[in-house]
Amino acid sequence: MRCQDPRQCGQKLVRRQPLKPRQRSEIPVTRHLNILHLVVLGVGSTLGVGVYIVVGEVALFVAGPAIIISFLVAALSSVLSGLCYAEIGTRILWTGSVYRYSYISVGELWAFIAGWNFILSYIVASASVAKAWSSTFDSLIGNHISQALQKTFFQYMPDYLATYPDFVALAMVLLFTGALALGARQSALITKVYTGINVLVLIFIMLSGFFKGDLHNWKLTEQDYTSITPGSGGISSLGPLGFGGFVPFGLDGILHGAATCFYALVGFDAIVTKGEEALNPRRSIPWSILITIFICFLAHFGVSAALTLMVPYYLIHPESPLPQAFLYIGWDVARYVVAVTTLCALTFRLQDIFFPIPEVIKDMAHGGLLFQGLASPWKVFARTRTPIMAIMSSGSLAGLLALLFKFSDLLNLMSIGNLLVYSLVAFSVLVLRYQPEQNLSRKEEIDISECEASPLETIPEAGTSNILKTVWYPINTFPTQESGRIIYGCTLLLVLLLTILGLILAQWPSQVFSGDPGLTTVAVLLLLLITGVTVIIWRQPQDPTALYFKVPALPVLPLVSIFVNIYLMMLITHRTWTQFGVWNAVGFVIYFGYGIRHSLAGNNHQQPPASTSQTLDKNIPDAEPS
Ligand SMILES: NC(=[NH2+])NCCC[C@H](N)C(=O)O
Repeated sequence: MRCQDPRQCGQKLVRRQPLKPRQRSEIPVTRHLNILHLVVLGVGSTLGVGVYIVVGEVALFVAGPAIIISFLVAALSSVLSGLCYAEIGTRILWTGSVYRYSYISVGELWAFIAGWNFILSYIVASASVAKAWSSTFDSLIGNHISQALQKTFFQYMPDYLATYPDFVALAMVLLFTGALALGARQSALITKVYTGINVLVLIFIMLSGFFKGDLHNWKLTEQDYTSITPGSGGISSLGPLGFGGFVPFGLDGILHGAATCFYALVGFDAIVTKGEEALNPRRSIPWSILITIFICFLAHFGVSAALTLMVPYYLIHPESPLPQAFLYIGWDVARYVVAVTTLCALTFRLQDIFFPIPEVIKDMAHGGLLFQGLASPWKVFARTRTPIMAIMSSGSLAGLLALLFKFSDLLNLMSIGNLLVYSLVAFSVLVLRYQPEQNLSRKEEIDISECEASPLETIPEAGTSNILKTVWYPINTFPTQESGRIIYGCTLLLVLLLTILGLILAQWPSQVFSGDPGLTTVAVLLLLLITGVTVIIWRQPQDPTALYFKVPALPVLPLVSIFVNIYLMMLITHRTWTQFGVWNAVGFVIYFGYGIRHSLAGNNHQQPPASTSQTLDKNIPDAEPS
């Protein structure tokens, strides 16, 4: 299948595919998860490296005590994304992954990008957990491993990589990859125990900060800084002072901090993957997402406040912030308790985080977008149907990243990948709400061999004047193929405009706000254009179909979410952008060289668009219009 002309090629990129929900042989899913179960799952998938390690990195180098405001910004952006996830997740309940939502709602290229970056996000997250595990362990045994490795390898390591190859992190990744290959399964009990322990330890840390913290640590001055002698009292090195006080690195520090803190609040998407098992999904999914984000925000806010109150921010230990903080206040036993709990928490996290990666790789390979070989089990493992190639390839990559990359680069790389995925979810919500009604419920189990071409492919031609008229005065009160197409185009245009605005605000904020004639004019023009295109979208008819949950204030909320995500992405370092660019360039080579030709959506005969029956699944008793 070759692209004969650009138009045909373009159609391939946006073809959509009603995917088969599950293999017929699989056990039917029972609805048994209530809000509490879902919150435990969400909190368990969110708390980890962020709360135990990232707080230290950000407070020390990026934001100082104002890290608590960074967490507030990151939490607000997560709430916006969480609401979008709730709509799309409850709308297409049976799909269980962002790759599938995008495939069904916005088309193949977006689905590929979403799936590819989801894989990146999880691979990098596993590498960062392994690295965090290694440094916590090392600091518990007196930093002997890192010192020895640094001495041997420092001179061979280029500037853009870690200062020494982290063999312990590599070993941890290989260990867990091996366990997964041998058929290890996720356990709900382990998640519950892990979440419970986590919450108890975090409460202890917060209380300690409350009793042993010193408010003066939020008002530090140059005098405090110069009075410290590195080397004394277990102080190995001093971080930067900045301007001192509560916001030592200014607004810039708070916003850059938010982009990294975003890492810590990622994880609520695990709730949506269990959508099909949720009781009363209309209520339970949105509520559990919001409660999860709120609890995790409180945990990070409390822990970072406690940490910066217990220790002056420039004395925080970047690799082992919490145990070292207890050492600093003279609670030696607590130091070991916290260090051991951190190790346990990271071990649980490591075993948990590997599971979704092979699933998505397998899914994409089954759909023809990635190499078929990745989906098939080896003969030895045929009994468990473990996709050994998917596990091994993702495990090896995670191991390599853990071995060589800097920890801060891994954090940023995961954040950037996830911010892109969240933006795609918001994009899907917006586009989907304005499309003519489609049946996306699982009661219509369409076999993949019968998949039709996308409705977008079969849109009848409309004249330019007609389109222009429809843009300003939509005639229908319900969406049509044409209005759906207008929305698609306008949303793409908005994404482009928001990206340029985000770039300008992130790179040259002082010039824009101090009234630099060029940049300020561009920013104002962009704002006007954005408002105009948003009004066009707002004038188009929405799909009136009753849904489990609807994002309020459309089209503004998903657009704000996209903007905040893009803005945070623009704050991430150039090095991370280069790494992210390389990953996505490889992805595009695979997609355009292989996926576009092997995609099952393209290898099936054309059929009329999906039927227009109710979106709500009649099999679900509590399904009500919202
Ligand atoms: N979808 C993901 N990439 N999840 C990784 C979650 C990372 C988690 N918030 C942590 O602090 O450890």
